[in-house]
Amino acid sequence: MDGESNVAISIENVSKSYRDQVALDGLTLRVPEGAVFGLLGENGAGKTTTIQVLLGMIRADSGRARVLGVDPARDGLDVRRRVGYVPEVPALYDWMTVAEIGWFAAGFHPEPVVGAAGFLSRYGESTKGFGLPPDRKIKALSKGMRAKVSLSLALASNPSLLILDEPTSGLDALVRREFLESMVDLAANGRTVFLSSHQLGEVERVASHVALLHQGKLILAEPLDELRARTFLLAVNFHSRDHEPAPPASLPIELIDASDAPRQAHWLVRARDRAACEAVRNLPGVESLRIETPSLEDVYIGYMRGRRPSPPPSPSTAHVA
Ligand SMILES: Nc1ncnc2c1ncn2[C@@H]1O[C@H](COP(=O)(O)OP(=O)(O)OP(=O)(O)O)[C@@H](O)[C@H]1O
Repeated sequence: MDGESNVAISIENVSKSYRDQVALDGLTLRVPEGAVFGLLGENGAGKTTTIQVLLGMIRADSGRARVLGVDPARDGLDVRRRVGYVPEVPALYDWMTVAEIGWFAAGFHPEPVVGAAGFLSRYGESTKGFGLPPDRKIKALSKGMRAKVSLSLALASNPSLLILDEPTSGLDALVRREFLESMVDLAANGRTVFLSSHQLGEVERVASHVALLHQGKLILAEPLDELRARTFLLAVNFHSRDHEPAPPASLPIELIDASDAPRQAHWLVRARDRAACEAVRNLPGVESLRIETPSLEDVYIGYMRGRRPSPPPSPSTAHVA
């Protein structure tokens, strides 16, 4: 360890480019132990690249990372042995059955801490819980069933840190819900879960922390409770169409995003507390004010709207967050 005893993952100023395509641009992030940490961002934001750097699967151009105190650029194998990893597209041996792949993977966990027997019994329990037929070949499984095998393999080593890249993308709604709730249970038992996702509603339900990436840069990273306590959606009605486009700089409110309709504005803002937002009520021309707590999706869209590239992506390439 290097003095970061309560930090499961630390990323310091990490940059990574593929030729002239910047994937990560000076990313700095800390994931506390015991967190369920949701990494959010649009397609191509750099989520998978972050995960690949953390697992030592690719090397950053600059900066450094530590995963459970280990440098993945130097000891990637050690990191991969200690971390449960569920990739976006699980790479599984197609010709093995569900049971066989468990036996195969157990062979990589002979150490007494985990033990092949412990691995196999946990894998068996998990696959049974998911209703996976032990004798069915991987190639005959649906996408969602493969995802469940991959997750069962990751959980079987009883890792203190789970890293999941879009873990629920192939799962139906019920299993997604169960799966994410099991992540909360893991965190309650002191484990750390780091997951990338487009499912904002789900992340909001389970995450203790969220980070927002945009074009390889960090937009925000904080405990979800804090984000909820400091972000407000103000629905402001004005007496006339001719009104202020944003809160004046004199107010202790930071505007994230504004949308306008005749005589009405919606301002997504950061503020110390609700009382700070109340000051908007006294601005000239304001008829009424409603202060709401935005959903994570509102916050995500608010932060992203101003950053959207021009021209916007066509519907065929846009990802539904
Ligand atoms: N092997 C590669 N070669 C070239 N460019 C790459 C490679 N991998 C990623 N990139 C680029 O790096 C950027 C970040 O990609 P990354 O896969 O990390 O994004 P992401 O946030 O995981 O996206 P998604 O949500 O679509 O999975 C993108 O512009 C992508 O095109």
